[in-house]
Amino acid sequence: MDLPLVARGKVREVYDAGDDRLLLVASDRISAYDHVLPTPIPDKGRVLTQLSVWWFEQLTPVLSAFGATHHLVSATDVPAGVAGRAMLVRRLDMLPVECVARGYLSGSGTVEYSRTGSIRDVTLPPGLVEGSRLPEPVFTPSTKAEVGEHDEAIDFARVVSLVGAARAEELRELTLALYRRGAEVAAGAGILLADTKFEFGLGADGGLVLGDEVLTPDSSRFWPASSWAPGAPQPSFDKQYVRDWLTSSGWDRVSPPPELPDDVVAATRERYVAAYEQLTGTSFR
Ligand SMILES: Nc1ncnc(-c2cnn(Cc3cccc(F)c3)c2)c1Cl
Repeated sequence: MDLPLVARGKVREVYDAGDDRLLLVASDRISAYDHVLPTPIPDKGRVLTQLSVWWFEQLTPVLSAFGATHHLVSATDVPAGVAGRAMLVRRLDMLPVECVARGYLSGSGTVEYSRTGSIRDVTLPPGLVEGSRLPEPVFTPSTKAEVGEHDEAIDFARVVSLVGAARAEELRELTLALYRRGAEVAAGAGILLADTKFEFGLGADGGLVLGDEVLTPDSSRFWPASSWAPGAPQPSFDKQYVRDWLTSSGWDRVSPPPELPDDVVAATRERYVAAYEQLTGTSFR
């Protein structure tokens, strides 16, 4: 890629495409247990990019209802070397808030809930366990962590201090509306959207714009609805083969992770393709 690098994540990069445009490139890298694995998953970058593109289309009515837009300019007008796994997007003034919506209790949410009965300022009913469905989806924002750190949950008052009261309210309502639409579509495909993270920015006209990737298995927890059983960690739709193999391999989760065997790579690729095909109702090619 001969464009200037703007940012590098675990599995993605952002390049400066000029003319107030950025190129978001998704790699075939996969992360598990907070480590980037040495073995790529063929087509993961393409599947997740095409899934984001599809979701931007699906979410446009929800965005319009809020007078908001999304940042996607093109997923075809991209360099040949990253064809199918890059999005040309409008450069935004990104808001410093990770807009997380949760429909189910999981991960860091469960840890905090177990200690306090809530997630920051969001009080939840008693008796919930890992994997419980929440009575209503909740907005549980966080701040963007430094590279290598976890995002830190923040309360709504902190969001207000960061973006102002009106914008904070708009972020909460829009995040929940987008989550509901995503969860509804996913449920129809036999996938539980446990939670997801949106990032928003401001466009040149000051309007709210949905950025980054949307509703992918990297920005969300996708659980197979058929295996849902609250009370223990739920199997990941896409990463469970990798997690189980890593656990069975005896890896200590601290030293550099081992290469994945071919069958785990192939099965994991198939999970990404299945997620795409079940959600969109179209064949991945
Ligand atoms: N439309 C936009 N305008 C301005 N900035 C961004 C932006 C910058 N960074 N990120 C997160 C990220 C996305 C991929 C790879 C990474 F390393 C980091 C998003 C976007 Cl999407």
